[in-house]
Amino acid sequence: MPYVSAPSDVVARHAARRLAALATPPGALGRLGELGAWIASCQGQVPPVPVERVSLVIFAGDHGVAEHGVSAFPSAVTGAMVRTFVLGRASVNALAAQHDVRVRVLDLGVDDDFEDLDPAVRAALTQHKVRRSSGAIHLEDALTEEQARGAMAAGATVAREEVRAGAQLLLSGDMGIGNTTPAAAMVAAGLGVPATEVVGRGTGVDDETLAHKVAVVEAALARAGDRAADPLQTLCALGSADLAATTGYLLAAAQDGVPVLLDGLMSVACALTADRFEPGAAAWFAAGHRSTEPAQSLALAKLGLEPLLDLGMRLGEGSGAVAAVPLLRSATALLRDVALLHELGT
Ligand SMILES: Cc1cc2ncn([C@H]3O[C@H](COP(=O)(O)O)[C@@H](O)[C@H]3O)c2cc1C
Ligand SMILES: O=C(O)c1cccnc1
Repeated sequence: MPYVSAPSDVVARHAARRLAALATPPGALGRLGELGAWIASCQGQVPPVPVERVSLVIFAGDHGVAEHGVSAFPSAVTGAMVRTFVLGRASVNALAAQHDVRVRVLDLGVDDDFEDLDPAVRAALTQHKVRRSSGAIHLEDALTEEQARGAMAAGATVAREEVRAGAQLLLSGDMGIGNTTPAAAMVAAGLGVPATEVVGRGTGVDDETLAHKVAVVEAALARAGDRAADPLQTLCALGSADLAATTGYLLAAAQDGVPVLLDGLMSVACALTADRFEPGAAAWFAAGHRSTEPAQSLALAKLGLEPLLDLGMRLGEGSGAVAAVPLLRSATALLRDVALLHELGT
């Protein structure tokens, strides 16, 4: 796979100089100042251009583990929510409409054939479908190597299509009942930490289900063994079609030098995995929000990313990333439009 180069150092220094020269006390814009400098360095230009065109891709899929008591909801909700995204009625649609973010939803592995949908809508939704549901990771591999590579390639294709269509910033979102289990396992594999540290309550499981979820992730990690040391084998053994596609999407963005705002656990678990494939990929990522899932915080810390928002959200869908888009636009406007101190004539 191609090598990931870091955002331009020269431009980053130029951006830092402009930030320091703005008509504000030094550092007074705090994280917004740093964020503006980051977007400028990703764009390779100072001042940065306004981030008008933003695309969110929601990768949907079901998970075999969901049939084994790890979620508060049944798998049928995945397909129902996919239909809700298509209708524009999910939480993330409301946020995206508010903030002018384009939403695209793709079925990589939903256990549903969507035969009731309009044929053109169904064809677009399922064009990259890898399989119906992914393997129950504590009992079997989620994917074959061919399926994992195919899903990653599909994610990369989609990222490049969005950029070719004009996207200046990419967001990733997820939908799939049970997906916090494989995502937590992917983080455990990436960080080399035990299941007890990564497992959270997902949709809101009770104490008993939480303990069972820990045991499921422990069994999955034990089954994967040394394969967890390799990112592709991590996706095969512990991931899913939708999470492999998300990883490919984020990796392609980093390879092509396109900035990304990350969402919650699934988005960040895939960002961690992308950075394992290509160390340094995370330089192209900013963290939209802190989820309540412990694995998300652990992975963000490993990647050196500090979330912009901390609202106690634990929804997924890309909602935390979309909620942070106005901050990124504000940061860009500040570094672009504020006068320089020397222009004040004092
Ligand atoms: C109605 C509904 C809408 C959602 N939107 C995102 N998720 C989120 O919750 C699920 C992950 O949690 P767990 O691993 O506990 O199943 C995923 O579908 C994720 O996208 C939802 C979940 C539900 C129930
Ligand atoms: O971190 C997330 O995005 C998340 C947490 C719980 C359930 N669904 C998503």
